Amino acid sequence: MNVGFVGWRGMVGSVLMQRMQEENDFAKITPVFFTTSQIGQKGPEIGGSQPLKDASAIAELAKMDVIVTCQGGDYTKATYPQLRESGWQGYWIDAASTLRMVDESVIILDPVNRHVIDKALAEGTKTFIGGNCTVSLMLIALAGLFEKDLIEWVTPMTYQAASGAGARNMRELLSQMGELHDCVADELNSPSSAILEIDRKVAAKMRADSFPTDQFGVPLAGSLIPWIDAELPSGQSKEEWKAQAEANKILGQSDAPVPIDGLCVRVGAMRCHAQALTIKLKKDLPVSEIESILANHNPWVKVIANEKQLSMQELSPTKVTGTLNVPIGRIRKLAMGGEYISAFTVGDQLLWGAAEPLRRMLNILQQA
Ligand SMILES: NC(=O)C1=CN([C@@H]2O[C@H](COP(=O)(O)OP(=O)(O)OC[C@H]3O[C@@H](n4cnc5c(N)ncnc54)[C@H](OP(=O)(O)O)[C@@H]3O)[C@@H](O)[C@H]2O)C=CC1
Ligand SMILES: N[C@@H](CC(=O)OP(=O)(O)O)C(=O)O
Repeated sequence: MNVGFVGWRGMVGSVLMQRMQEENDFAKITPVFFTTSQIGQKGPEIGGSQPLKDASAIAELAKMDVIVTCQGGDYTKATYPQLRESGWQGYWIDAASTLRMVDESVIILDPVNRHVIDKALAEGTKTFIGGNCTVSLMLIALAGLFEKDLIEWVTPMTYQAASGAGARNMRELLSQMGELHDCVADELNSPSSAILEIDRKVAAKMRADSFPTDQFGVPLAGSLIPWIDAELPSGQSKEEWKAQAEANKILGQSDAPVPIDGLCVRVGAMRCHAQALTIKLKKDLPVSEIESILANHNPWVKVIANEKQLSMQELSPTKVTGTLNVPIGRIRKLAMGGEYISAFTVGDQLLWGAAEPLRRMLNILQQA
């Protein structure tokens, strides 16, 4: 199987390459590496260091059985229609959001929707798109309850990491943190210095024109940003709109969608998104039964008992980062009634949130 990779050296693409090497996936395919900016330069060793091909050369792309792209939405918009119009019948696997909601595509998250993927493959679907990170991570965590049709609605309130905005944003967050520390380094060395003076200096630094905010537009370190992605006429951010639209498409139930809506907020985490969920169940189930339904769905979801120490240790971006684990905890009945529960979940937005569903789709194609 000739597999063309586009966007392999970006942040999402690098995580994909790393996971494919860990799982020895390259042994099963013939990889061909493309670039938008380094045509003819030496490609990665995994591809035999062959010269990189032009990612806009439709004739070269059309030689591939499968194209996997992590290059981004602009590339997809510019390339995919031309490639299909040229008569190419290969499989397109993409991390970008551009094609998620078109009829000819399936949003891939196989631990949750393998049945949707298999049906689509049998019907000749050739376009498979990774979901939004927040949505995919919520579904890995809640899949047991969705599978048993126990959810009436969900409100996810998110705490999203800097990596979701890109590599430059991660760097900017760290630069902001560094500047804040530097401006009070002397006071921090002296235990007797007044905390309100430290706080005043930090606030002044964050508000200064010189504070680095080119990527986020406003300070994130020591602060937060209650808006992610574009504004929609509904008053939602586009990130908020994706929750219901994408989750129901993933679950194959867009005709009778489960309402899913909440606020998306950027916080100073590096690459793990967290979400506080309010869920209305269709039945008043005991917490122990809810926990066991969640825990038994897939190997990656980990139910954390609703205890202080465990919650602090396990439901933490610091603990989860770089792993495929998706812990969910803080599960308890809310004061509103027996059908209302809270939950808190954390997941690495570059793994299950971006690269892993693409890697697994490539494997599904090899088995088909
Ligand atoms: N970031 C995220 O959390 C998620 C992103 N996505 C999707 O994936 C797309 C790509 O995101 P992301 O990986 O963050 O984008 P990056 O900006 O990290 O990489 C995109 C491309 O930029 C080019 N590039 C230019 N300079 C460099 C450099 N110094 N190092 C590496 N690459 C460079 C590369 O293309 P070339 O080799 O052709 O020059 C690379 O493939 C997004 O646009 C989005 O559609 C999806 C889910 C989550
Ligand atoms: N918007 C997400 C990251 C992302 O790339 O999402 P999407 O794949 O839906 O564009 C975030 O900022 O955290």
